[in-house]
Amino acid sequence: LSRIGRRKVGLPPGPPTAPLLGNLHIFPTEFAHYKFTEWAQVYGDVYSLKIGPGTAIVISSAEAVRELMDKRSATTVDRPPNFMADAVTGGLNMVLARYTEEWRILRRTASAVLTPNASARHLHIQRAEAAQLMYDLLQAPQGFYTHIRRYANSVMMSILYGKRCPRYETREATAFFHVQHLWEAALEPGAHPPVDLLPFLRYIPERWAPWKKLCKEVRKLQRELYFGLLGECEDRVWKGEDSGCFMDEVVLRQEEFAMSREMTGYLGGVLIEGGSDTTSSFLQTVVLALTAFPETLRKAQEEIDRVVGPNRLPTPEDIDHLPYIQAIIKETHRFRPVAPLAVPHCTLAFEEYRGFLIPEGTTIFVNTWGIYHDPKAFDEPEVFNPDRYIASEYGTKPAFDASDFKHTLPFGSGRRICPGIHVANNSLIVNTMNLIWGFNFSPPH
Ligand code: HEM
Repeated sequence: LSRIGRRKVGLPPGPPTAPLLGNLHIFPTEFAHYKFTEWAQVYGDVYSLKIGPGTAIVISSAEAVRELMDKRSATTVDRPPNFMADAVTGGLNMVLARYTEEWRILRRTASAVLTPNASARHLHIQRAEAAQLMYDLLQAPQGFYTHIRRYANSVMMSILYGKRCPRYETREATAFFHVQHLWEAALEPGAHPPVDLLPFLRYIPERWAPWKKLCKEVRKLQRELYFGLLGECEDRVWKGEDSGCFMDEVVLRQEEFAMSREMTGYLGGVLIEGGSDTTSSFLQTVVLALTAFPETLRKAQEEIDRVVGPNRLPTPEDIDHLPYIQAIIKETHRFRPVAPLAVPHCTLAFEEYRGFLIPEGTTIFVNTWGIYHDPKAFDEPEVFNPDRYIASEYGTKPAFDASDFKHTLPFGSGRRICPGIHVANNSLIVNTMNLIWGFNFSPPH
């Protein structure tokens, strides 16, 4: 018992441990990226945390991401066990799924229909929804948070199911945001007893385990929505009236992809989840950053007025001629990454790195926030300054060796990198250009 929680010799260094708990008692329950970044300054860019008997590694440099997540992606492809995800989706939520045959099939199917070419075919949907976003903002600027969320949800619903959400209050959008809120509450680290660390907690009867009731409720609501939408696609496909949307294509090619009906339903669901609040969070940050740093808005407007002018909307091709707006997109990813700790990976086998031992089953956190807010790499990391990306490819200081950096870092790493990256980038480009072209932003009076 006295060995539980103790850091074994050979592990990367980390904060002092307590018997049984390891670092559990000091593990942050919210905004963990701040604490992880503070610890990186003390223990280095690769350090370990003991979470009871388990081990986690936190990576806070681009070099370690390349070495461990990209080059050794076959070992770091797994996700840590997640009781809540299993209880809610039967292990079929692609984002949280372990490295199973089901995950491989889900991933292959998603990748086949989310290639850069396939994503380009959805651009007309994104441009149309972006036009409504501008209209909504013009009509009711104070509702910008919900307008942007509607945009992102409607794009995903249209791409996946051929069904728009013209209002935030549209039935499917309301149902989605309601269940998503409960789903996030179920997954919130620290909000429930640590079922994954102390497996005996799984056997507590439901009446004393409110988290089990919550999982049941989320499962019911998700299934109603995801399988209801899938049923509509199946009806269309079976009548020979498929609309060309993503899920119609998956239903048509279900056998070729080796997808069961269960997997198909959850694939649609995870893509709405993966594509909605990520895209909207980014665009909300763009608006907030341009409001807080008016000089950047002025410079961006000057550029877009020069290149596009007032008589037409920007088109996706314009972005190649708008280096400052490209820099705003990169700087937004750096300044407030949508997923500051990405999604944790887990190792499938023992690894050795820089002389440290990394046991099988170790959770790996990629501290994207820490990498992008490292004062050794970035001048004044807390300032929103797109010009840093004009001065150098990765926005880093002149003397800093940025050869391990890559622009896809905000989308994760290795074999788990975000499969929606091309769809996402198109949304970010179209809307960032439109918002800067059409609006001034200032704090509320
Ligand atoms: C600004 C927009 C987005 C950002 C910043 C983002 C970021 C991420 C990150 C950090 C991960 C975890 C990668 C890892 O584990 O290393 C991820 C995974 C994922 N994302 Fe995205 N994402 C965005 C948009 C989207 C969109 C539009 C879709 C769907 C079309 C999507 C679907 C997914 C899925 C399914 C996964 C799980 C992949 C897996 O575990 O195999 N994301 N994303």
